[in-house]
Amino acid sequence: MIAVAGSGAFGTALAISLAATGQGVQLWARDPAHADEMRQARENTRRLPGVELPDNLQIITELETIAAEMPVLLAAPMQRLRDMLVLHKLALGGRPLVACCKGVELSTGLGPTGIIEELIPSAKPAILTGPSFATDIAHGLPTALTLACRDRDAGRALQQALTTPNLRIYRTTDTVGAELGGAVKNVIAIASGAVMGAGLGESARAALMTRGFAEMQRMALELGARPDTLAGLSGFGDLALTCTSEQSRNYRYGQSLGRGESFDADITVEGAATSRAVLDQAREMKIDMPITEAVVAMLDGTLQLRQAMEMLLSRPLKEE
Ligand SMILES: NC(=O)c1ccc[n+]([C@@H]2O[C@H](COP(=O)([O-])OP(=O)(O)OC[C@H]3O[C@@H](n4cnc5c(N)ncnc54)[C@H](O)[C@@H]3O)[C@@H](O)[C@H]2O)c1
Ligand SMILES: O=P(O)(O)OC[C@H](O)CO
Repeated sequence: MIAVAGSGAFGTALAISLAATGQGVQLWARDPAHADEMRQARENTRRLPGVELPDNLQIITELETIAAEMPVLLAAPMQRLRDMLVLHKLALGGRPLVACCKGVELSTGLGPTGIIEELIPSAKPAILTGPSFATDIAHGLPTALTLACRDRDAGRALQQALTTPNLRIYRTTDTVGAELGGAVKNVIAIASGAVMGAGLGESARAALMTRGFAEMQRMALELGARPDTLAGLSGFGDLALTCTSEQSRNYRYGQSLGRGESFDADITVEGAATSRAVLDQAREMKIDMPITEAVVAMLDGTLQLRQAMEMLLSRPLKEE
């Protein structure tokens, strides 16, 4: 048995994939009306339309009903994770908690496992991250993910528990690297989308992705991450996916910026708040992150894309 808290696209997709192992899966929805809709339609028409919910996937609205010690995957958006944990502290305490969100909290600069540690000190927090579009996972298409948990034994148990017919899970104890990779790749995906939206070409995008990867490495290594984590699924792997696919919401948001078009505010774009959180931290740590800085300036409307490119291209020449 396993439970997923958060019935957005990703939580639902993970629940479907976990159900494919044959075990019982509970998917928690915070909105009872949404839960009823899913129970009746056997589909999450709001967030993941077109995929049937299997019979062994049970929709619940009370986290208290989840059996004690059962792992819970937390699939709320990054900037909402704190609210969810505060509201459901008692139900979530004393069990393995696996964050499935990507980003940095704007108000504190913490990543998902840091928030869990702060609010539920008894937890051994983990994070599941890597290249994965919800619709791909829900349709049974294969991918590989990183499960990061500082507690080696807890990580090993979660690796087993989260492996499904279409999800191959690699494990690491490097939560810092796994979190930073997933956070910064969304910022660079916005920049990549903007470059493509403005018609600046694929060479420009490849250069931006590479220099964005350098920014990711610079910050993560300074924070104690391991280089191999950044070169792996949670860093390079997810950067490659998100910066090159129109399935990505961060990339599509960037495209809109590049085209000077508006974007639906109801769509989850984790890189927007995270770019500000990452830049705040970079400034505090005196780390040079010019692409992140340009993304924030474009989001604030203080810089147009072409000015951002000029700014990046006219920086002092240096060794790679
Ligand atoms: N969609 C993907 O392909 C994908 C893939 C990998 C990782 N992720 C990550 O998963 C996280 C969630 O993204 P998503 O795609 O499922 O988003 P989504 O927009 O599809 O759904 C967000 C869900 O969170 C719920 N929610 C909002 N505030 C909440 C709160 N305070 N408490 C509990 N639930 C709350 C909403 O009701 C909604 O069901 C993000 O951090 C994202 O980066 C998404
Ligand atoms: O749609 P995005 O941009 O939130 O990306 C989804 C996943 O993070 C890709 O791994």
